[in-house]
Amino acid sequence: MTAPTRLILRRPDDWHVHLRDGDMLEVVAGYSARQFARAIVMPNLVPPVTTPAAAAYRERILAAPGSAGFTPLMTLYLTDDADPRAVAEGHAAGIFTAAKLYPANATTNSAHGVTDVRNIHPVLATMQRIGMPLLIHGEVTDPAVDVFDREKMFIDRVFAGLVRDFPELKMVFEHITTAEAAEFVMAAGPNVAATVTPQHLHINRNALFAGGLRPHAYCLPVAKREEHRLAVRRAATSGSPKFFLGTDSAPHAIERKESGCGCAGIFNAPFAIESYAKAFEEEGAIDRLEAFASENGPRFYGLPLNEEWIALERAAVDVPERIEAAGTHLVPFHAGETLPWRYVGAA
Ligand SMILES: NC(=O)N[C@@H](CC(=O)O)C(=O)O
Ligand SMILES: [Zn+2]
Ligand SMILES: [Zn+2]
Repeated sequence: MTAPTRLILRRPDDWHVHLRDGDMLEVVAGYSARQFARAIVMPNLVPPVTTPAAAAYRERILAAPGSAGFTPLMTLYLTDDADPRAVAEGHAAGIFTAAKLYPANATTNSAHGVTDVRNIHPVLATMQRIGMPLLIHGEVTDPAVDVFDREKMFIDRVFAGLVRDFPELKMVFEHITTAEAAEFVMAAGPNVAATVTPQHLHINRNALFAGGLRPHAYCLPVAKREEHRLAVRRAATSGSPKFFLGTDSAPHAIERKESGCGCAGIFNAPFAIESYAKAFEEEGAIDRLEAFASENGPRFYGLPLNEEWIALERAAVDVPERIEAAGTHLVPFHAGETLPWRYVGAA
């Protein structure tokens, strides 16, 4: 069989993205809207999106250049004192598609996150009852736990308990990076799923130290050993409906990355579908890309599939070293590399 030269996919959605706000939003929203029909928009702004003020944030996203036709699906940032009634009302009103659990201080702008999941048990009981998904940044924050073990430890200390206490709650293990997370999701019921980023399909932790310290390869959860990358690849390309596309595109201005204390986050939105296509092809699973990118996510969320198609063609794409943004620059994932598939646009 000869390798395909053109791919037609149902238009994909991004089930985990950081669109930021203000000038940065104006620059980055269009990159996501160019490829994806819908996106689950993360609420870790300053201050966090904890109230129906999300409706105003949604309007700012829709007003950003290049956002025509794009549907942002908003998420609520859970805090220790989140109110079950307000959460249920926001969901019923269509303001919040899902709620996000950040363990306090686990990642960028998570200082107001949850200090102990027992504090939000009443909220979780309500979410289980109304069918509202819980999206989880799955890392413990215990400083005694090695940074590379924080995801694995979260399964034992927190996630396993959530599955036991809330067996019907829809939960997404966001941006998985370990063999243990892939196995845990695979073994759990159909209400537990995971998103997979492009970077965790392509890089292992060596990328952080390739010839020197590489801040643009740094995100959270941090990339792990090669055996974990391979396990995450196998899960994403397995055909299991429990794994779907979530870029975790997380732009930070170049001076915030190239710093004595560089921010966590990789900006992958500009070449996201090209990056996934490369990984799936390398795994001999290009025929499974469409389910991962465009079907498994909406089915899990109980939303309709997009009725639009996109085309990719086999053509070299040179990823720029930098992208101009709001008076500074962003360094995209795969900067300086050449990718084998080109996103053409609507098919
Ligand atoms: N992934 C990251 O490294 N960073 C994200 C936060 C997150 O998703 O944990 C960000 O907002 O910058
Ligand atoms: Zn996260
Ligand atoms: Zn994220």
